[in-house]
Amino acid sequence: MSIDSELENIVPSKLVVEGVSKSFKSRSGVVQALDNVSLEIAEGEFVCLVGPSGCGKSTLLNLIAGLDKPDSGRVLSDGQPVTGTGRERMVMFQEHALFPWLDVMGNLMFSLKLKPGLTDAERKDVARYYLKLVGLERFMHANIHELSGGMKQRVALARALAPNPRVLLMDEPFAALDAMTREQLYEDLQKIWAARRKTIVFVTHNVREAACLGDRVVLFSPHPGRVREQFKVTLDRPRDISSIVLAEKATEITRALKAHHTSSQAVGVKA
Ligand SMILES: Nc1ncnc2c1ncn2[C@@H]1O[C@H](COP(=O)(O)OP(=O)(O)OP(=O)(O)O)[C@@H](O)[C@H]1O
Repeated sequence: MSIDSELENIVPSKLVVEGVSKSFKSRSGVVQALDNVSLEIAEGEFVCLVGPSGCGKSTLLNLIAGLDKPDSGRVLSDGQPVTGTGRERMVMFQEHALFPWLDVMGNLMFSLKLKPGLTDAERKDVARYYLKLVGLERFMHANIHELSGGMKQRVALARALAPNPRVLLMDEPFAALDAMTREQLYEDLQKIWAARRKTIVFVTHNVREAACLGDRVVLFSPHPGRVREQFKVTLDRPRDISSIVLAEKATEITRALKAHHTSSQAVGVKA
């Protein structure tokens, strides 16, 4: 391959985080949530952000979502600086944040308001498609309070997917669910990701969850929040959270996490 064609072959990253720093003022002083963090995420990549509490994972997700602005550095989406929220980057949180006064269908229809140019009938078809994708077509007229925690998160997932964003930002979406429900959702999310080919940034404390879902696991360390190490996960998909190979990968990442934790504590003692 000639150098010219090799250069033309470069696919620009979907998301670029460039030297981003972010601090917060609190009663106990200034917290450096992120310190000069850089990260590139390819189109269609599934990236998991892992690290101990307070290392800035959610802060970074919020900056990518456009819910907050960095103090310095910038976030680019398709080469354009992120200056606010947009329907091409949808967020899903640990708490479902569904509207309790609307039924399941109503919640999806609300999110489809972000998609102009569709008739009401077309919106209903799109909503039905996504409810089917998350296995809840039968519950389209159910009230939110009638649903289990897992079902609510499925509706939240369908609602985030409905405007057909190219990027899905997920902040510990399954953390509050029981283990069985979570495992089913790992399977389902992998299927949905394969079918809809989104770029996904997924925040979690759970290393095994990260190894199960991610193409790449990015390890953060706290105070200040920095990227410490990155792991490619090349295991075949769909992945089974209980498999031995997955446990081995998770152990490798956990070892690195503990090593960084111990060394940062040691630094703290010296200082
Ligand atoms: N709005 C805010 N005001 C003050 N401090 C904040 C704010 N948001 C985050 N922080 C602080 O910034 C640091 C990073 O927080 P962040 O929530 O991003 O971490 P995290 O890695 O997502 O933590 P967790 O895993 O516990 O959710 C923490 O020390 C937190 O207390």
